[in-house]
Amino acid sequence: MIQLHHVTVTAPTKPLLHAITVDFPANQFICLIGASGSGKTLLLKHLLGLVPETLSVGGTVTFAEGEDWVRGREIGYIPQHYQQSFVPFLTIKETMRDLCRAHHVAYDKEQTESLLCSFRLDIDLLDRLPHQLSGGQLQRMAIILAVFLKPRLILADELTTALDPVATRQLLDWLRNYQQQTAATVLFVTHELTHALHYADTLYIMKEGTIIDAVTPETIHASRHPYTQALYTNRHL
Ligand SMILES: Nc1ncnc2c1ncn2[C@@H]1O[C@H](COP(=O)(O)OP(=O)(O)OP(=O)(O)O)[C@@H](O)[C@H]1O
Repeated sequence: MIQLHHVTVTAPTKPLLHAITVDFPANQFICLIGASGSGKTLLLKHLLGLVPETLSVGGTVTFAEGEDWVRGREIGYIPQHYQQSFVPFLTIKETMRDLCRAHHVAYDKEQTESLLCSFRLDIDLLDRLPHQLSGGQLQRMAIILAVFLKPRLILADELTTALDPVATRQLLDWLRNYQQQTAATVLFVTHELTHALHYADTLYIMKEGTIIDAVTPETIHASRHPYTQALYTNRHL
């Protein structure tokens, strides 16, 4: 379980995240959904320890009792702009080996190749620079980069904004499958309620810097929160 207690992020002139207290269950596919600017990315960045120094943070985050989870090892991150996962002058394999060195783990060639295979990516791509991959290949490689050290928590930010419906379906199916096989926890940020309803175990609804509701695909229709009701009613628009 990931516990947030009174988490705040504040800009010099205004609060951005307001005293968020929530327990995210472990081993679930969790969707974080909300309007643009509601604080979804900022919440992920706080979990990653990546909130910029110009903002002040408060409250506590406990990943698992008595454990210290580290970004890159226990926490994998697929950023909204997935190109940010790569170093332009390093091949994909060099980036992976650097990550292994940084976290004192051995590079697992077999596991990496099996991940590429599960995405139907050619193994030769590992020896290329990021700009020598197509956008779609690079996006799938960003997912591999986020999971290849077997993190317990995977944070995925707006993974499918640039994808057509078929590619979106394949990618989300892959991530859902991976989550179930590894029993990792996935925190998936999306605007798309239909995706959340199809894939999530639990949905957390964000509005204006806080989590205002928690529902499941089965219970959302009965939510008493007006914002959740409006999201649900307008889901096909
Ligand atoms: N470094 C920053 N300095 C000041 N304000 C920031 C900073 N980063 C984010 N914000 C503000 O915090 C609020 C939440 O931003 P955030 O990026 O988390 O929204 P979001 O829900 O992910 O939106 P979107 O769906 O459009 O990506 C916004 O009002 C944004 O302008």
